[in-house]
Amino acid sequence: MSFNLVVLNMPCRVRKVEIEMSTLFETEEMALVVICGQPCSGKSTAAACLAEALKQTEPEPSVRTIDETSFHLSRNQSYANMTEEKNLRGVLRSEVDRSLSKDSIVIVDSLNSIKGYRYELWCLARAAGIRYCVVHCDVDEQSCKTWNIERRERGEPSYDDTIFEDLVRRFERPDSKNRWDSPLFELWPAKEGLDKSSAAMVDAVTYLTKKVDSKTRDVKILQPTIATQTARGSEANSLYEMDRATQEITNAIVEAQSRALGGPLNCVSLGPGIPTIDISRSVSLPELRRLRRTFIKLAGQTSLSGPPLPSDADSAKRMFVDYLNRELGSG
Ligand SMILES: Nc1ncnc2c1ncn2[C@@H]1O[C@H](COP(=O)(O)OP(=O)(O)OP(=O)(O)O)[C@@H](O)[C@H]1O
Repeated sequence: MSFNLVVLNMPCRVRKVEIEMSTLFETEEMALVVICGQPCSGKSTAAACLAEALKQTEPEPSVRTIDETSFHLSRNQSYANMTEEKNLRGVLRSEVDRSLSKDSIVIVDSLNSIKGYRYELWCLARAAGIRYCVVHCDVDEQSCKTWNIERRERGEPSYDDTIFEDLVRRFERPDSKNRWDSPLFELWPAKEGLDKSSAAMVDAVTYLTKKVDSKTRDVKILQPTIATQTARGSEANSLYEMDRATQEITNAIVEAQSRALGGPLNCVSLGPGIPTIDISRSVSLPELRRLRRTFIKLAGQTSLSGPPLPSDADSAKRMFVDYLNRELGSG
């Protein structure tokens, strides 16, 4: 999908632009569906149910489910500690990012329990200019616990009790008031079972497959921002800006840490217009350097199929601080 087509200005090319844009609005069937819920709350069952219901629509869309098992990752290993969990989220996010460039409905079947992570997935959908929704399996803790134990008793993979409890405690419920949790389709597998003819499931399928009216565009398709539409001619400049900006932030953190005598940096300002840094522990310079490298690499990879690199220093700084807060913060 090309959004930089708008830069063409010769009359004979303008028509091509119109045709491609109208195709985009009328036949768009790409979507990102984020399934979320407590551990063992019926998410995979819901994802399978949704995929099956979607495949029964005309014309049959291509549906792809991305989950932990696609990467042969076991639950207990993936959620053993914060580092493993962050790795898992990174792997799933990269796979989603790669998959969104294809013509299909992508379902992410994972806990997706962190608000900030759902926001990142929403950003990927927005950069791709596709529709997006969240499906929440709303199940009470006791039922999840019982299902997990039953699964274990049947000899199927299940969560260890401590990991289960920890995941339950840290779950951040979706809220349809947030852009990244909207539209929100609520399923209640414990109360109502999981059925593709349930009202919420039918609503989700309708939303995902409804043809878009090119004039009224009555189904919400996320629009890439001006930044994501910018032609990517200045990639080298952006990389330079990114390198410089992240170096400045790294230096500012080292300095702030030395002022804080190695203590945590809670809500420390790194400059006007930059989010405050909120790091719960002391971070060594090698670790900061490693995070900086990873951030630049991730941003570069994302820019190949998603949003372009930020072109100004302040945007790069904001993105890097957000990234550090997510990687090093307490949440
Ligand atoms: N509506 C339901 N009624 C009874 N049991 C259910 C229901 N939905 C799911 N289960 C049981 O819960 C277990 C977990 O289901 P499922 O794999 O769909 O959950 P999940 O949220 O994807 O789990 P995980 O967090 O491990 O990915 C299964 O053993 C299944 O039998």
